[in-house]
Amino acid sequence: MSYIKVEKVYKRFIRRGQQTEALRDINLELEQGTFVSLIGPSGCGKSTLLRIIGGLTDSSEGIVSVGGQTPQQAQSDKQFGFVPQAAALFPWRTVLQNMNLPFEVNKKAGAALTSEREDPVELLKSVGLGDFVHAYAKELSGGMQQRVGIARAFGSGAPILLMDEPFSALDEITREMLSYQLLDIWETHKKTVIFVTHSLREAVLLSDKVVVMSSRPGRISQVIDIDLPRPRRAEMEDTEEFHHYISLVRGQLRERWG
Ligand SMILES: Nc1ncnc2c1ncn2[C@@H]1O[C@H](COP(=O)(O)OP(=O)(O)OP(=O)(O)O)[C@@H](O)[C@H]1O
Repeated sequence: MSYIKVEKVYKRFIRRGQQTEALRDINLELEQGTFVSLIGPSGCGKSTLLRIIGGLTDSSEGIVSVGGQTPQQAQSDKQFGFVPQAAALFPWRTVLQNMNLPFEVNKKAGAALTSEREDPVELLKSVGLGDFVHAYAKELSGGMQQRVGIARAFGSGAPILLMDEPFSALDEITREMLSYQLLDIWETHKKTVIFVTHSLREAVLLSDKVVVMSSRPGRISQVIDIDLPRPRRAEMEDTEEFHHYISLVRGQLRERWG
């Protein structure tokens, strides 16, 4: 059985008497430990689908199951780590203190601490921040802050990470570097990741599966398996195979633009 299963999901928003159909008949099955990207034109419902899977928004119709639980159950069971567009760090806390924050909050709330807790310093080293463990978050660049957010999510003990355009606010060079650091940390931890992006390159480079969505109402137009070998390295971006997948995803997106 699939780890995450989305069946016949529809989402309609009603605002000021106006209905928006954001998602129509979404069906998706994801295996545990895979990296999956959602790509599609602006407004096609990528974030909405991510939020439904993560139990932050209810669907209007349909069923979502996460390891046999509803998304809300899975959320209260701490199955999800979220990585938003900008890392939510406290600027006056050090990097290490920010890494520890979710555990402090859970402890205060009396929640059971996960036994899977990983060494935050090692995680920071794996994203190239070994020298910044005791720096204040406000002293870091945007890209460095995002790296803390990613390391924190990987260290959270949550088996599923939901990433909503985590690189969108960063410059091209930083994005490129970060995508390799994300690959490295993912290849070590093999968590299930659902990654929303507008970047064909990131989708193909990072993913086992690329879910291509069409514009509103958002539907899944194709799910493309990316059969590129792992671990993936920078040289792979120059290969014919890599370009083949980029063209495949691009072609699918263009077809849907009409
Ligand atoms: N809370 C809400 N209330 C009303 N409409 C909403 C709400 N959230 C999203 N929508 C609408 O649902 C549609 C899908 O939005 P969503 O943010 O999921 O798209 P997206 O593909 O993630 O877009 P982008 O790539 O621009 O971030 C859009 O038309 C959006 O305006």
